[in-house]
Amino acid sequence: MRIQIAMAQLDYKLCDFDGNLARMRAAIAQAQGADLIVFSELCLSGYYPQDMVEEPDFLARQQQALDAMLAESRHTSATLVIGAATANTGVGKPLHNSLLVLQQGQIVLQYHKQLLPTYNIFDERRHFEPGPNRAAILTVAGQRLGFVICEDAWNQQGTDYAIDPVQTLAQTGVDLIVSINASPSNVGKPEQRHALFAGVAQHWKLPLVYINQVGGNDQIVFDGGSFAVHPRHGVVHQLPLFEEAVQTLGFDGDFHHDGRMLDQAVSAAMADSEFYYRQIVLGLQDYARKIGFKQVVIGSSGGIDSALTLALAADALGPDNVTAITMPSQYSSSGSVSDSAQLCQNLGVKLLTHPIAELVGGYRGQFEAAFGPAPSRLTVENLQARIRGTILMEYSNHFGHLLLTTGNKSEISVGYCTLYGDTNGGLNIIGDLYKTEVFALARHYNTRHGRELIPQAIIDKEPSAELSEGQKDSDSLPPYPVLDEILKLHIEGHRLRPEEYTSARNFVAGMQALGGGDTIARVLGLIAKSEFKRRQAPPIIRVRNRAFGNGRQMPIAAQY
Ligand SMILES: Nc1ncnc2c1ncn2[C@@H]1O[C@H](COP(=O)(O)OP(=O)(O)OC[C@H]2O[C@@H]([n+]3cccc(C(=O)O)c3)[C@H](O)[C@@H]2O)[C@@H](O)[C@H]1O
Ligand SMILES: Nc1ncnc2c1ncn2[C@@H]1O[C@H](COP(=O)(O)OP(=O)(O)OP(=O)(O)O)[C@@H](O)[C@H]1O
Ligand SMILES: NC(=O)CC[C@H](N)C(=O)O
Repeated sequence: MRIQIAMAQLDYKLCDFDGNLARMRAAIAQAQGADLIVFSELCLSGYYPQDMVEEPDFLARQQQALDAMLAESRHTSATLVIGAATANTGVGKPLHNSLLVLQQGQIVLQYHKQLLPTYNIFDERRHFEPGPNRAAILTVAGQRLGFVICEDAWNQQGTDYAIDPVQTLAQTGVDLIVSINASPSNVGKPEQRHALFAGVAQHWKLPLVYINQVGGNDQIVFDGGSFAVHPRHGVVHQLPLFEEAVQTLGFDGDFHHDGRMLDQAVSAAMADSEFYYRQIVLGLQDYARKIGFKQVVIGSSGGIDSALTLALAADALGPDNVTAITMPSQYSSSGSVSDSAQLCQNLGVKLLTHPIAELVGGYRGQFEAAFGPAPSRLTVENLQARIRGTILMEYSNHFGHLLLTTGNKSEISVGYCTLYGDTNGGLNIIGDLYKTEVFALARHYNTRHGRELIPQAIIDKEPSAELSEGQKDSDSLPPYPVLDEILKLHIEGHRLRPEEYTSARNFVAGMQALGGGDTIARVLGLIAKSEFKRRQAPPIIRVRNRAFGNGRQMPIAAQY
């Protein structure tokens, strides 16, 4: 017998129970004829509500939404599968992360997630108690369905959980596994999921449907990409990446879609730069929409970081909703203003001018009058960045624009940025891209648009903060290709110590290219010394597996 399964891949706002409910209702209407409609993990509240689950009215508010879904289930012949937090009546943490199956106004099955991720950006053990190791099974339209929640099926890849919920289902005997998920996106993640789940399906000889959510919640973006995996053919169908979608698949031992049997593996692949582009655009759109910002403001230096930030913001929010401000000083190159002007004209973004030379002069004079000596070169460098930061916040206050800060991952790693200066802002959309990736994405942006929207002069110019005469980033930092290689290895790969690096055989050639042990030691020192800046920096849209923010929790006052 064939079951029709609707996969509802939706964009939830955290704790917006009414809004989330409205989206789910619309999906139910769209999934006419389905026997089973599957939503994602914690769909009523969105993932991850963090300590909002501890608010006294959280469960009561969620219950209203659940009651509304139960009422909804009376008006459809479909069985609904949803994710919700439920109270733990036993010992341990106060809640479970649960999957509920609704039929005709009743909860006919309740299952609690067994494997709670507590690593990288996940902290589920903070709030949830794991459920018992039991098989949650229900027969719908003649198919015996077994249910799991996200991490429950991630047991196979180097994790050492003592239990395997998929094994429990397989041993009990099911026709199909239904997995509800909140699987955050980073570059390489869709491929990782495909490989992992193709392996799970093959190992247990069981097909599986995987329903993810989509959209941005603060730093985290969900890419969707829900899929069906067949034990012999691998992943045979995938919903779009970075979009809401509701699609119905038939299943009778094989998967069917639009009258076709799905027996060919599909690829999750999207080129890295395009993946970054889509993730950042969606992340900014959702951040702005969910908070209520329509417009953003960005300081435009004529450099690559602000150019890319402007370009991505123009695509995400529309050029009319983006304001650029150029703030030339005595050290600004002529290109700083003319390249900004060309960029903004290409993008259709408004460019305002606010020179800072007079303000800098005023501050210098007042500094001397108040404190005696003239301010040092570094003090004046930072002063310029702070004056610019103040002007941008002034604009934000007055016109209600969200200020986007423009630091990339390379400079944030080593603290090459001024606190309360160019770090000012509400959100950073390129802060998880290394400088070399910023260049690559800028080039991709132009290719994608079929035009040189980001002027080549900006892409070609040597990076400079232009805070003193002739200043170049390379005066203070190793060349970016070298720096980025060291950073990638240290922050998101194997933790390098200089001596280890020297002795690792594979790295001997690379070691020379990276400037030797002294350079590495210096970079590692800079990373450690600038933790205090990252702690105060605006949230960064995460695009890589290991991002700054709660995915990398480091102390400040430590002996590194
Ligand atoms: N552990 C700690 N905990 C708390 N606070 C700590 C601290 N260590 C220093 N501090 C404080 O931080 C201050 C130093 O930090 P900060 O004022 O930011 O300044 P700082 O890191 O000294 O200098 C900023 C550097 O970034 C460069 N820059 C600036 C702007 C843009 C760019 C670019 O290319 O994008 C580059 C600039 O040329 C300069 O070399 C100290 O005066 C001290 O008050
Ligand atoms: N002359 C300027 N006018 C407007 N904003 C500026 C100016 N100089 C710096 N900024 C702001 O401060 C940020 C840091 O700029 P800076 O030039 O110091 O470093 P950067 O990391 O090389 O950035 P970019 O590549 O955008 O120049 C810029 O991205 C921009 O938002
Ligand atoms: N919500 C979850 O359990 C997510 C964890 C899972 N390993 C993922 O990243 O997809």
